Amino acid sequence: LAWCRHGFAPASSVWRDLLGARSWQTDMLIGSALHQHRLLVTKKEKRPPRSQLSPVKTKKEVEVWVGMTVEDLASAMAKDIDCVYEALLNTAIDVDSLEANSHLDEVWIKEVIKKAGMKLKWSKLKQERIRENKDAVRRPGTDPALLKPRSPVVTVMGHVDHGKTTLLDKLRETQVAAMEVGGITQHIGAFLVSLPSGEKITFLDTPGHAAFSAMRARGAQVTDIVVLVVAADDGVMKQTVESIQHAKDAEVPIILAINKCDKTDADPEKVKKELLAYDVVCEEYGGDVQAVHVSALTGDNLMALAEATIALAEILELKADPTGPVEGTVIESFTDKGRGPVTTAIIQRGTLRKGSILVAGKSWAKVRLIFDENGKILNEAYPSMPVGIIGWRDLPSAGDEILEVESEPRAREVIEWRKSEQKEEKGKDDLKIMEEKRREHQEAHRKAREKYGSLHWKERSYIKFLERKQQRPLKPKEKVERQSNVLPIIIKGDVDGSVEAILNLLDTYDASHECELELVHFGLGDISENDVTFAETFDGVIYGFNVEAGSAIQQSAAQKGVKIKLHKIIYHLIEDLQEELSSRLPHTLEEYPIGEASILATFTVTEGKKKIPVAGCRVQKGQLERHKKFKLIRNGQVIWKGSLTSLKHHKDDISVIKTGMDCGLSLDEEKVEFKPGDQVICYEENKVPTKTSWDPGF
Ligand SMILES: Nc1nc2c(ncn2[C@@H]2O[C@H](COP(=O)(O)OP(=O)(O)OP(=O)(O)O)[C@@H](O)[C@H]2O)c(=O)[nH]1
Repeated sequence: LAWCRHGFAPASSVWRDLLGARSWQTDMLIGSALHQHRLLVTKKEKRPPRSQLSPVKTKKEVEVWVGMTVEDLASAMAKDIDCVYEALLNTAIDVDSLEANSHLDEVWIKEVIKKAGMKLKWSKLKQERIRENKDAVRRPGTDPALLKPRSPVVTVMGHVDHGKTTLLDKLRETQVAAMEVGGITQHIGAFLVSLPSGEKITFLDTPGHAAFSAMRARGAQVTDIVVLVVAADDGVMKQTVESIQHAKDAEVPIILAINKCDKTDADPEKVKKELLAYDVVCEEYGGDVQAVHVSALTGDNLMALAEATIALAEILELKADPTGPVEGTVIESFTDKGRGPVTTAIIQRGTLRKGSILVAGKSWAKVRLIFDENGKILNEAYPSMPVGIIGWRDLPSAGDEILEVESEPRAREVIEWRKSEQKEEKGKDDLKIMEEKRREHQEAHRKAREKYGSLHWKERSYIKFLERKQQRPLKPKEKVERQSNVLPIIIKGDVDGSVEAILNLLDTYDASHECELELVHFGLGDISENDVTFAETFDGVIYGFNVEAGSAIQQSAAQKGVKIKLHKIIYHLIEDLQEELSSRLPHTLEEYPIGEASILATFTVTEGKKKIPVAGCRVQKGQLERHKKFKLIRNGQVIWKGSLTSLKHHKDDISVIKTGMDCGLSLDEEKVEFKPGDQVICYEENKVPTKTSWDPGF
């Protein structure tokens, strides 16, 4: 009791400090000290620890932060992790569910610190800092006096095979024809069509709504007008309706191109009528949708389509400010072997020049070269112009917003900021997921706990440890079965947009219960040795879209047993994938009936000591074959399936019995009782390939 003896001496430093404190504190502390003294006098053996006598002086300060883990807290307290668990016993939190890396809510952090007799201090460093926004953003609205008319940007959409590609090709051809001889067209994801009047239209040449949706998903509103292609012989189909919906969602007006009008069974009026049901009302029906009858194949009336587009653009009064820093959108991006990362883009504001500093997504560029779809080098590019841009440090993605900034250091700053933002967001998401997992875990434990009744948590943990130990790992056979139902794939494409469109389609995959589809790798460019090695490792299949596989690569793939499948049409690639998936499914057995008999009488025969039930039947259809499969049907229900042990005509064993003849038969299952009126079916089983149930929506 040495500490107690000197604890009450006023001369001691403890008391000097305490008496110097504010009066309410003093009263409280003296009160507490007296209470402690009473306790000591009456219950000496249960004396409280010394620290309780002088809390202000000795309370250890612990630096804590929101979202810290059990481990973090233990180490901040300089204690063993068990101390945290012990402190949380008999609280609402389920201690069993806490792992060393579980995150603790504020309330539990406080609880632990309180129980440990320590003092908490919220960490300034680890608390969220409000950071200055260093991002680059679009400029605010322009002075209307600076706005100049610009050409419309058009996307062609419609149902599969209705002629989108043919239409774009024909429009591009007219452009190429108008071009100087010897010019080389470049695929830049968009091209300009010039009309004799001098007007221009920019066509995005990635047909289909996948690319359109991908852009919109990133908030990039690039398209001013949708040209909806509907084949006059086919009429409105599933993807016609989807395209209308996409245009409506994006509030983009439609021009109707009724295609294939050269065909004898073309019925353009029917198409217009059908479209009324989808709120696409053509001018003849009192609406404002222009309809042009065209033939993409012959090129007939394409000029009228272009003129209708210009007329609509005039109504829309499309304008942009061609001055000041550039704003635009990435249409496609790819790596060129000689020139490095290349993006194709639509300029939406300002004027792009060589030397401009751009940021897009998490990449930046000092523009080295600007070129158009004819490969012609440009000095400047204005709003609505589609251009190729070289000079990127990394590859931005389709749909990324392009913004010009004042300098390279500023571009670096923006990219740094975006990267750190992404990291932070990811961190927050991870935290949320972990918290969610922890809750689930906790709930599961709460339920499991009921099973363990009132056992001490340590006992419970031990029992659970034993249970876990008893759980055997997956048996090798199960592993093999699982692996055989996985299709690992590698996707390679020519441009960002096409890979994205394919990945979007893969997102619709919903048949994992039949076969898991595992995307192990995707990227841009021709098939490489790396891809082959990857595919070999995963036992996967390589799908290439608009890319090549050199002969050396093909040879290497053949040696390694790796399939490379190259396609130029996305839906062919997807069909191929469906076939590949189907080929991984077990065959289904289909029954083909050979004959049918009805049971007229039943009796038993004695063979040695055994009594064997026999059915006397008449063959009603086809024939019964002794060595084929049989089933017995009563009141429409199959009550037995198997083989015969005997088939007799009178006293003779026979192998086949035909329609109209009587026979006696017995089954390989003696317990089955026959009844007059039952049917006996003789059938064959054939293996039929199963088809994947995945419907990507074509
Ligand atoms: N007779 C006739 N055939 C056409 C016309 N336009 C396209 N076709 C044919 O229709 C088929 C499909 O044309 P595509 O241009 O590939 O159709 P698409 O809409 O681009 O098809 P996907 O790219 O698969 O969505 C091809 O065989 C074309 O030759 C047309 O105006 N008249």
